[in-house]
Amino acid sequence: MMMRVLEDELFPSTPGKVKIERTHAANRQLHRCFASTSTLFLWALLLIALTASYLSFQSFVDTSSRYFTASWGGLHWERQIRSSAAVRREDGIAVLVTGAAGFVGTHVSLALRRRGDGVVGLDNFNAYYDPSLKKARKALLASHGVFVVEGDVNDARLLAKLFDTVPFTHVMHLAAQAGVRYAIENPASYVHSNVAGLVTLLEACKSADPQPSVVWASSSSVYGLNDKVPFSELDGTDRPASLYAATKKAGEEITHCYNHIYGLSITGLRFFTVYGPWGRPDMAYFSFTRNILQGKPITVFRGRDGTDLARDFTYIDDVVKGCIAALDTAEASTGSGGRKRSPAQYRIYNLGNTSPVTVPALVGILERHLKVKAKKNVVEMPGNGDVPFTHANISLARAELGYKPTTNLETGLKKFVKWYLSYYGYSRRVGSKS
Ligand SMILES: O=C(O)[C@H]1O[C@H](OP(=O)(O)OP(=O)(O)OC[C@H]2O[C@@H](n3ccc(=O)[nH]c3=O)[C@H](O)[C@@H]2O)[C@H](O)[C@@H](O)[C@@H]1O
Repeated sequence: MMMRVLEDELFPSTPGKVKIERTHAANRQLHRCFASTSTLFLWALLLIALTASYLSFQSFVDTSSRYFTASWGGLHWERQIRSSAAVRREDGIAVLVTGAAGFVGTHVSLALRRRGDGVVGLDNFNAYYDPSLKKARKALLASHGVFVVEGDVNDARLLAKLFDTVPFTHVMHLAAQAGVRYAIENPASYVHSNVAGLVTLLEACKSADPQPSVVWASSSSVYGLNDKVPFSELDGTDRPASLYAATKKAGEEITHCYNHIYGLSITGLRFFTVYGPWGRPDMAYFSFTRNILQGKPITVFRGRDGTDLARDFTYIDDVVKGCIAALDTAEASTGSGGRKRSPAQYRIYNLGNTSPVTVPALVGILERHLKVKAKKNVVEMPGNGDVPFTHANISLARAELGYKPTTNLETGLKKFVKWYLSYYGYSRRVGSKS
């Protein structure tokens, strides 16, 4: 019905006029139709042009915002890297320290810098524990002229850029997902940092020209369920008790493979429960201190048979000396262009204190230094990766690195407590915040 009305309007039914009028009408219609098609075409063109310019503007905004917000890259950044890597003593070394805003990384970076070596830090500042502590360590390093790049060891482009910018002689690889028990909660983070991140770093090292010598942090936890003490580097390490330990053990095998194929000089250091000022809040001595001061209870684990757990607690300054001795005695890597010219050095050392202390004894020392009694909940060790004891045989490190720990737990914890009280703003009268 509607169509009919429309047709009548367009084609009047008056006889005689019909043909001419129909022709005129058809022409007008054609013209109108043509006009509307070209208008449409123009509109479409305009739309396409607008979309294209919008898209290119967006990509310009994206690129430039990436340029302005990227945490690395640019001339100023490169200048900072080069200045931080500058060696200020004869025969000094230029070291890339991964995990530089971490506990051991900060101390090693400072020690290297103090003696005039070049140091560039790399750290992803993840939130495994309070990132503000990592930022404070970064600020401390900056005040000593050490620049810490914010980035991840899984970022191959960043690593390539760093090696392009500075011919590092050494890499001190300390970036890792630490902590034994957290692997139950977040297993993927261990694979990401300790396996994938390690491989990405080694790929960058093997491709670098010159290849750096690599010193890296393994762990006492690789001894796992071994019960022959003290733990020696010659003992088997194929019974890890946690995924953390398994990823560190995997790291020892992975580094061996890069040593064998590409000629990378490798030194693995098995750290034994390292503690001290600027330490890690997830570790027992640190969290116990926090809880004791806040009047909160602490949980003390005990072995299944009622025995106390024990650790070969090792003071940070001793470990730093071991790390630096490992760097100083590391031979050069022997590869280039993806091939080795000759066999390269491969070493593994225990860096422990070689005098284990039980966890209740650790609590006793803290109580004395803090002058506060702890509220203790003693519970059976949960089956989540812990081992009952650790004890290092350090004769190999002593013979080859001149490693000789000198700080016992009593003295080391005193220094830790002093730092803790001052860092967290406690007044001299322990227990009250200033
Ligand atoms: O030496 C090592 O290889 C490892 O040392 C520490 O691991 P761990 O020795 O377990 O250190 P803590 O987490 O500080 O625990 C020390 C002791 O306190 C005990 N503990 C821990 C936490 C707690 O709430 N209660 C408690 O009794 C643990 O069972 C353990 O016997 C580090 O956390 C690891 O990153 C490192 O690799």
